[in-house]
Amino acid sequence: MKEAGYYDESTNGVVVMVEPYSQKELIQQVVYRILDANLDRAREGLRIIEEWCRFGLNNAQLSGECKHLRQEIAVWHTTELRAARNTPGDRGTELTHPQEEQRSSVKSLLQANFCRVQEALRVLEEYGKLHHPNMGPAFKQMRYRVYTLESNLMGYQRQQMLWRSRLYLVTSPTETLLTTVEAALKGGLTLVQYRDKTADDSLRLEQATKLCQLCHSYGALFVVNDRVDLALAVDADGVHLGQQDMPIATARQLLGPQRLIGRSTTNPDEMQQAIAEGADYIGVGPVYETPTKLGKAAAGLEYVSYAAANSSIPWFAIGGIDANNINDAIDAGAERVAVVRSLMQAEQPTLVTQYLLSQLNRIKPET
Ligand SMILES: Cc1ncc(COP(=O)(O)OP(=O)(O)O)c(N)n1
Ligand SMILES: Cc1ncsc1CCOP(=O)(O)O
Ligand SMILES: [Mg+2]
Repeated sequence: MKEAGYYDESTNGVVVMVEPYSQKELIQQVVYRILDANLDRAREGLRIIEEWCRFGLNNAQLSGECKHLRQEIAVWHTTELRAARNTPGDRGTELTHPQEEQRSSVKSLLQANFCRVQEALRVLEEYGKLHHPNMGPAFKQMRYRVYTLESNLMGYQRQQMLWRSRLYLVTSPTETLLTTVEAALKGGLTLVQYRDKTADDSLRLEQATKLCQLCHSYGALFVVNDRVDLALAVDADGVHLGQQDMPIATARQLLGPQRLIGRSTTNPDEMQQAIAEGADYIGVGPVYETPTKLGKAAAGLEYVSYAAANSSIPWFAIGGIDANNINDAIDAGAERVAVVRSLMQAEQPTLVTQYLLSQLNRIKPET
């Protein structure tokens, strides 16, 4: 590094004044350091995401896109930029956010790293404009690809979880909402719907927020009944809509392509329509009349058998299903069931969850 004045042996100790860095050179060094640090940051974040795509999701396409992005970023990481590195003098290396020490779920870990990559790419886009005319546009394009990657990964993850879920808990209002749901999650539950037809919105928002966090901390999906706005407000995985609720197309516009939309169906016409409209899953029932949905006639086990033969998307038999009759629904073709009272009113929700899942898991896995 050039210095303003130094001891030079060749001049026998005469202090020679050398030209200091020009202001322009100093600024260039700073820009190089920013680029160097953010090139590393972006690649590290992508690597963390890539590992989940590869080992967690076993998805070659998503992990391949992470790898391509990392490789494209690496091309910009020249020796010139690396040479500007000054780790001991970089005060930022000591700063960590408390949330970096602990993550509540893989989802929050992935979200944090997507955020980190997007921020780094934005920095590279802006400062890169000072370095090379192609750098700004190249990193802008990569940033948009990362947004798409994030959306595709979250959507894929939800679909995978949905297809794997065999038991669906639809909640009912109770003082012990969180502890009951948590007990079921401990039993292996992977899909929860928040349903409260009477609470006011402030309570709904509070409960949905807590339930969403709880479900995600167990790696389970969280869906909100009826209300697209509430689903968006708490960043739920989706919404469940009945025949009297909002049309699927409108909900899809509001929720985007990656969140789940479920639809209740009572007969073959409703099923075909829900599938044609782009529902991700359907409720099939009520299989039996139930006090939870008073006044709604039973669709019966015949409709369960129809769904088994005709539904191309995941479907959940619902209505009056409990530990005593679950095998009748299974014998009629159900591979997935949704319950309210069986779990919400269970003395031991963990055990009941385990029992219901053990019955459903006897069925051959999805291919
Ligand atoms: C999984 C599942 N299936 C059906 C329903 C019923 O929805 P809907 O017909 O809109 O009735 P309400 O639940 O809103 O009273 C459901 N919630 N979940
Ligand atoms: C919401 C709903 N939609 C059809 S049946 C039903 C309620 C099922 O409740 P339970 O499992 O207590 O019979
Ligand atoms: Mg509804």
